[in-house]
Amino acid sequence: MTLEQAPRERLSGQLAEAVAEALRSDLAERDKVLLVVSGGSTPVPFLRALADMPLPWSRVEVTLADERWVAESDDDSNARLVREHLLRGEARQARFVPLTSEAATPEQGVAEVAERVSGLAWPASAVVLGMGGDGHTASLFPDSRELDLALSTAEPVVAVRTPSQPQPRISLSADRLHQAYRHFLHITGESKRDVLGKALAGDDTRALPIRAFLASPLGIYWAP
Ligand SMILES: O=C(O)[C@H](O)[C@@H](O)[C@H](O)[C@H](O)COP(=O)(O)O
Repeated sequence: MTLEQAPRERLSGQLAEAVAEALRSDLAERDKVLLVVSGGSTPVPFLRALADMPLPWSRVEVTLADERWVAESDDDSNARLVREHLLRGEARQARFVPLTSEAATPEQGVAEVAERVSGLAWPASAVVLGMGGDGHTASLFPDSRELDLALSTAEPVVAVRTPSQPQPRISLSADRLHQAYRHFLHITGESKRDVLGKALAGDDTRALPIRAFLASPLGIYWAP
């Protein structure tokens, strides 16, 4: 586990450099590489900095760690976030694979999304995780009734219903999120630093699902 700390904009640039280097390193050995990014608000400066990195973007596949089951036109769509902030300039050549389908619910769409996700260039070169104040990551929420399934299944994606979240979601499972050569955690603010500290001090993954990713190498990027 390594910890990088800097002002938010500089930290985002450092994380973008580290992820770009991971992709370049694997591209020297593989025809295609996969990057898994998270949604929410924290990743925006990171995604914008990564988009400016010189890479053979046509050989890069991008998907999400999780998604709200909404149309891409919805302000809450993570796919919209990726398209607006990462798929710009040369990075538009990347192959982006969203996690929603035309189905009305994630339960109806999960099989199609699972097949789509399974065809990507696993193991991912990098998975960039975020974390909520409740210790969730991706859509592995403490109050989700699918949490045990998401933490134990070998399936690549899980439909998630969570009382604390307004929309149904779909999430990569913990097993699939572990199928990566490198993991990064991008968080900001004192409160999330304190939640991470609490997560590091205990082992109940159901209480703080980020714990599912603290036992293996993790590059933590934190800004005040
Ligand atoms: O769809 C999502 O919301 C994300 O994938 C989620 O896991 C996110 O990383 C955390 O909720 C932190 O979100 P913020 O960066 O907005 O605090």
